[in-house]
Amino acid sequence: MPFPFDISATDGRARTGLLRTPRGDIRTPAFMPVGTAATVKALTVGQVEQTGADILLGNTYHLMLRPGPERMERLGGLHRFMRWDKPILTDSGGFQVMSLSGISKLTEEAVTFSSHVDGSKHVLTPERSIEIQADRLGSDIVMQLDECVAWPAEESRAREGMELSARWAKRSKAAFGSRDAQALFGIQQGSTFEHLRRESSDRLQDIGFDGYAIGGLAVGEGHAAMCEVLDYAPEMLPADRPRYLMGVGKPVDLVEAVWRGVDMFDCVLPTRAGRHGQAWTWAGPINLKNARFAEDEEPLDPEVPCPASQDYSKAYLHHLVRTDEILGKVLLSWHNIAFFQALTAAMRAAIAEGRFEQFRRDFHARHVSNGR
Ligand SMILES: O=c1nc[nH]c2cc3[nH]c(NCCN4CCCCC4)nc3cc12
Repeated sequence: MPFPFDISATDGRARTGLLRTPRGDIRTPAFMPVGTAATVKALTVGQVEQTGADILLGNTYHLMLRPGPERMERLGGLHRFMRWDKPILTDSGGFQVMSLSGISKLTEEAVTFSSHVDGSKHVLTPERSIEIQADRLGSDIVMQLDECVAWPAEESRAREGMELSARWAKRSKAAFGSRDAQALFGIQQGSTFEHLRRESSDRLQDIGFDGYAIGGLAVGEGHAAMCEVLDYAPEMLPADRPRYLMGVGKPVDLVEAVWRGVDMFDCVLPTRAGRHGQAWTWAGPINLKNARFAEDEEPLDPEVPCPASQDYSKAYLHHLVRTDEILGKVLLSWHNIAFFQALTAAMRAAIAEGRFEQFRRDFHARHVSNGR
């Protein structure tokens, strides 16, 4: 039985709902903070929970290298290890192998690679990735192993990657078997070719998954090209199951993707950019390193319920960023995650009240064009 996904309202192509899992409900549209190596960088799980996040993302690639799958299982699994008892979605590792480990080889059977940490050899097959995610880490939502083709791709290369991913989808489903307390998502591929994405979607649906991810995007194609794919890709996937856009993105990416029917997101940007002084606010992105904030005693964004925006001035945050203080990284990571949660909460409310079109217009006027 797949996790119940109750869509409570739609507004155009946008949906808002509840994905119900044994470890808790996920309000959609949902943003998943990235907890790469069993931590959302610079934040405690208590702080992450305070932002309103219902679910975190963990990376199989990083966790299989350190602390390792079997050690993680001996320590009670990822939830117990990091003291996060709400849902966790894990990526399957293939994308990180291609983007992080220098040496890797992709065959029909597996992806083999050398660790970027110590050069040790590792093998990931669809079956091993499922075993690590579902049985060693104990994740609630498991991703199939796939191949994310680099952009731009020749159509023949995009087809090869899409077809390999479809064959690996079948092997992932067979390895996952039928489980009540965990879900398995398939990943749509096909780069920027509509007919390949259609074929990918049809093959995934023939196999049957609890949810469907849109892969192969946020790989350098840019916002406009991504939106062109999202003009058709989400609706090729079943309307009654969650649609998850992997690796996305900036606030404007989330708004435009929700507008086109996407329900779930993950991205390292809020925490990574936060560590480098960038803060997102309702009035647009700003970088606190900028000298103009040196004596600015205004709060960062009074509408965002977090210490950085409620208790401190921009001048203080500017100082912390300029001196590269740890507290600056903590406060801005906290603020950005809180902003992304406030953004998805505002979108859920706008869809529920049938005013998402107005929300989208206001957002562009206030957040995008302003871009101070
Ligand atoms: O096709 C995918 N299959 C499995 N996992 C993925 C993860 C992805 N992450 C991204 N993009 C991440 C972009 N991000 C933006 C902020 C800076 C770091 C990189 N595309 C993805 C596609 C996939």
